[in-house]
Amino acid sequence: MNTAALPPVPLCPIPPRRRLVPRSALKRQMEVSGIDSNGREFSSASEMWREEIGGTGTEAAGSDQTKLRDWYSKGISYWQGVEASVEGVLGGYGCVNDTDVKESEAFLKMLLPLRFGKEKRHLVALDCGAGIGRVTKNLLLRHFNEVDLVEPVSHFLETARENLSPSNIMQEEDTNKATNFYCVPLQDFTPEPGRYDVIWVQWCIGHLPDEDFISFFSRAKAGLKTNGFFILKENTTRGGGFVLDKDDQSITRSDTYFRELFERCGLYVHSARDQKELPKELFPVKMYCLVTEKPRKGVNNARKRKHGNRPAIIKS
Ligand SMILES: C[S@@+](CC[C@H](N)C(=O)[O-])C[C@H]1O[C@@H](n2cnc3c(N)ncnc32)[C@H](O)[C@@H]1O
Repeated sequence: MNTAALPPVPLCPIPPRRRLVPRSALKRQMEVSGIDSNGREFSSASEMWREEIGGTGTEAAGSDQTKLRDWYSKGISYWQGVEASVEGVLGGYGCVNDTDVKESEAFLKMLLPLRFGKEKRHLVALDCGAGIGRVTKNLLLRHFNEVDLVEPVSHFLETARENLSPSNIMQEEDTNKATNFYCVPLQDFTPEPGRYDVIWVQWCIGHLPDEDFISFFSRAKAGLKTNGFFILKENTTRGGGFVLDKDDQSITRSDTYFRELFERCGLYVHSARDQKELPKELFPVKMYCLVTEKPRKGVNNARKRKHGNRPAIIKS
């Protein structure tokens, strides 16, 4: 992609890790467990977490609180320097907004009737790491009566508040609205019990080390209504390894890494899809629908039979 043609905004973790990781190191990525954006290799995620936060990444007690605070404050400082625009939150790849929204919508439309039936009901969503409210505005408000946003960077959240004010949105239904705006990072946020049908987590969970990832999802489960679910939409690495971005302090995990963490959260993958039509230089993006109860055998089979003409799309 010709980045010279793009506005000179600071880059977010979506594309530039490819740019920052030396080509030779990227080739070796398949052979090692992980790599950082300076090309440094790690034999395991534990080795990387020990260095970054002083613990293994999965035991809260094992982490060095000063290092953990540093980890988070570097991430927040990075985003504080980014323009509050679609181009800014998408790292200069504002061009992926439409396809991102289109694929998310198709996934959501498949899931809503499956989980809640076809009867009309009052739907509430939570947009996590919401940035300027891009996902809320373009997707969630079209399907949910209420959307709450949680975002730690105040200039993003203030822009979201403006973007989502009734005079600035055209909704399917006039009654749909952004209700609460929480200026809190996910590691410190606990959703109101039983409020949400869907908790949407997109392009932000890489800022949470494993221990806080597990603790966030474990707390957030109580925020779901019966049959409620999480959507996690994230970059994934191509090989089995992880990539640590030293610029914004975030980690891109592999599909296997994610699935191990879901298990530790007591969450099940109801279904998953790959985002299509992204520029080739970007990390592959996956959407996971995560549920708190073990999916019953046969439910997914029935769905596969129904969509037998395109079996590659739904992976569970
Ligand atoms: C790539 S942007 C994505 C924004 C939005 N989800 C979207 O798709 O348009 C990453 C977002 O994660 C937020 N973020 C950074 N650290 C976070 C944390 N610890 N908890 C929650 N969000 C965080 C950033 O402020 C930023 O808004």
